[in-house]
Amino acid sequence: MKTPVTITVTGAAGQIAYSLLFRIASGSMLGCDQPVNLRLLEIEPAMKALNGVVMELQDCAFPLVNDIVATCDPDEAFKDANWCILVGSVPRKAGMERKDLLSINGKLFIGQGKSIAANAAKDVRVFVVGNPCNTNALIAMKNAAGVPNDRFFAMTRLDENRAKSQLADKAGVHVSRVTNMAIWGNHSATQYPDWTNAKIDGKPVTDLISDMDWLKGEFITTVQQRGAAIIAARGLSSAASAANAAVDTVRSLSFPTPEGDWHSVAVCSDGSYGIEAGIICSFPIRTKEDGSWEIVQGLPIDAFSREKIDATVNELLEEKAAVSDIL
Ligand SMILES: NC(=O)c1ccc[n+]([C@@H]2O[C@H](COP(=O)([O-])OP(=O)(O)OC[C@H]3O[C@@H](n4cnc5c(N)ncnc54)[C@H](O)[C@@H]3O)[C@@H](O)[C@H]2O)c1
Ligand SMILES: O=C(O)C[C@H](O)C(=O)O
Repeated sequence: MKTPVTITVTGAAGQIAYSLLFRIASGSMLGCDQPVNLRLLEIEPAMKALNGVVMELQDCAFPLVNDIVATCDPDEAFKDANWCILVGSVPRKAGMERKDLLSINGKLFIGQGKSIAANAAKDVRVFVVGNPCNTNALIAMKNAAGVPNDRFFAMTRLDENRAKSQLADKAGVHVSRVTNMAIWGNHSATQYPDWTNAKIDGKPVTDLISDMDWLKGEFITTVQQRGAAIIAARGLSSAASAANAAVDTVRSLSFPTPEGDWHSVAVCSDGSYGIEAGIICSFPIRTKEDGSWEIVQGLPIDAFSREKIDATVNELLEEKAAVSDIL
C-alpha cells in the first residue's frame, strides 16, 4: 500500500467540490492504487452542509480514502497538505466578467497563501480554481513565503477541453483525436485557444478544417465565452465540467505527458515567448518523468497568435496592477 497523499480542497461544500471530491476519492485523479487523506475547508456557515458531504463520502465506502477532516480552520485544513486545490470563492453571475470577482475573492488568497506556507508539506503544490484564478494564484504565491513559485498553478484545462471539443465537432472526428491544444494567457474572455499549433490525428487542424474565418473568429469566441454560456443556460456556473478539468489537471501534473503532446495550465511565467516573468499565465506544459514540469519551447507563434497572446497577457498585467497592494 502506498503512503496516502494529503489533499486539501477549499470550498468543499460548494457545487464544484460536490463533483470533485467523489472523483478524487474514487482514484480518478491520482490512480486506483493511491490512498488519499481528504482535508476539507469551508467557512463556518457552510459547516453543516459540509458535514452532509462528509456523510456521503463515508457512505461511498471508498477503499482509497484513508481519513477525512472537515474544518473551518485553514491551518488545520492545510496541515501536511501535498496538494491544495483552492476552489472556495464566490462564482460570477450573469453579466459579470471573472475579473469583477477580484475585489471579492482576491483577499481570501492572502490568508490561504500564508497558511499554506506555515502548514503544508515541503512538496506542496497549490492549484487555484476559484476565479479570477490566475490572479488569485498570484496572490497566494506572493503570500506563501518559502514555497517555490513553480508549485503554483491556475486552471485553464476546462478551456482546453472546451477547445478540443469544438474542433472535434467542426472536423467531425472524435475528441480523442485532437491533441496539442494550448490555451495561452488568462482564464477569461481574452484567453487564446491556439488552433495554429493544435493537431488532429497528428496533423495541422487546417488539414481537416478549411474554414479559416471560423478558426480565427467563432471558434475562439465560443471558447472564450463558454463559461458565460453555461451560466446563461444553467443559471449557475459550470461545476461538473470544472471538477473534471481539475481532475485532469492534477493527473496531468502528476504523470508524464504522452510523447509529443502537451496540456494547458497557468504557471508562473519565466519570460518564455516574451511573456513577462512572474505572472501566472497559461502555457503549453509538459510533465517530465521526474514529476517536474516545463513550458514547451520553440512553438511557432505567427502574427495572429502574437496579437492574441499579447492581449491576454496585457489583461493579466492589468489584474496584477489592480492587486499590487496585496502582492
Ligand atoms: N478556473 C475555472 O475553469 C473555473 C471553472 C468553474 C468555476 N470556477 C470558479 O470556482 C469557484 C467555485 O465555484 P463553485 O461553483 O463551486 O461555487 P460555490 O458557491 O458553489 O462554492 C464555493 C464554496 O466556497 C466556499 N468558500 C467561500 N469562501 C471560502 C473560504 N475563505 N474558505 C473556504 N471555503 C470558502 C463557500 O462557502 C462555498 O461553499 C468560483 O470562483 C468559480 O467562478 C473556476
Ligand atoms: O465562467 C465562469 O465564471 C465559471 C468558470 O470560470 C467557467 O469557465 O465556466
